Amino acid sequence: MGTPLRIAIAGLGAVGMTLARALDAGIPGCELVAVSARDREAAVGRIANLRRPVPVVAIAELEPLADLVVECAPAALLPEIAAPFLRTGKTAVVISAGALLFHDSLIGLAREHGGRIVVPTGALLGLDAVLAAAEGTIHSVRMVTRKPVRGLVGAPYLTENNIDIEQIREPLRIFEGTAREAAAGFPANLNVAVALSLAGIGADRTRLEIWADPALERNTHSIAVDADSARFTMTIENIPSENPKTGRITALSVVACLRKMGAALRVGT
Ligand SMILES: NC(=O)C1=CN([C@@H]2O[C@H](COP(=O)(O)OP(=O)(O)OC[C@H]3O[C@@H](n4cnc5c(N)ncnc54)[C@H](O)[C@@H]3O)[C@@H](O)[C@H]2O)C=CC1
Ligand SMILES: O=C([O-])CC(=O)C(=O)O
Repeated sequence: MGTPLRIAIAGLGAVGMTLARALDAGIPGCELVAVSARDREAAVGRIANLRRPVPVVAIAELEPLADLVVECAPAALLPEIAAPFLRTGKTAVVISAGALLFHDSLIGLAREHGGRIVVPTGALLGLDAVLAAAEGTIHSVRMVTRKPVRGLVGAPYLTENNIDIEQIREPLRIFEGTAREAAAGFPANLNVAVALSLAGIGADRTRLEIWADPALERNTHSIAVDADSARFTMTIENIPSENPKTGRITALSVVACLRKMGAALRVGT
């Protein structure tokens, strides 16, 4: 084994903390070296139980310490977190994928300096098949997202359009449009639509419906792809993590992504 990849985590919430614990328990080829959090004191307390506690530093101080940063913070912080790593030819693993639509200059920055942006499958599924189909011709990609009310309240689209979902008794379709339109109106929810767009036919051609469903316990995403190589449909029902807007599988997807980076056997596209 060579020198382990030095990993920094930006954002120590539902995803970041699960990842920190997994790295502390051991992911071959990876070593957690630093974290960043809004409330430094609280973060020091949260990581005190790790076998090997690491420094809690400001976002700007992460890059000199690490080879790779995992962004698991509020979407608005994406450029601040990723740019220093990309500018130095390093890797940024991005889970606030929706923010890439508004900051696509980060992709140019990575290209210019030999850096890499990695978007894990996150709360979604099947991006391997979508990527493969995109090597041929994809005719259409449609996604239907259904969420419990608590996973959607506070979304800017609902506030701006005076849509009150807290009292609904039946499932209500609250959005129909493109992934790009959804990313602006549902920034904390629609990372999955943008990840799907990036794998497939882009944010202007990927169609999306969002439903608020008071009877639902799980964030549910159903995807239908029609391509010249295959037609496929897939559905995932995500169990919420400690953050009701974020499925548990999101952090596990990042763990799997880091494990794959150092693996002798890599399965999936
Ligand atoms: N790609 C995907 O499939 C998915 C992506 N996400 C996205 O992942 C991101 C993280 O999700 P969660 O862990 O559930 O969020 P969270 O709200 O639990 O955690 C975010 C953390 O960032 C920290 N933070 C805020 N300001 C900061 C600053 N200035 N410096 C450092 N840290 C700061 C907060 O203290 C908080 O602990 C969100 O943007 C979310 O929308 C969530 C679910 C699925
Ligand atoms: O399903 C989830 O866990 C989260 C989600 O929709 C997103 O962030 O796009």
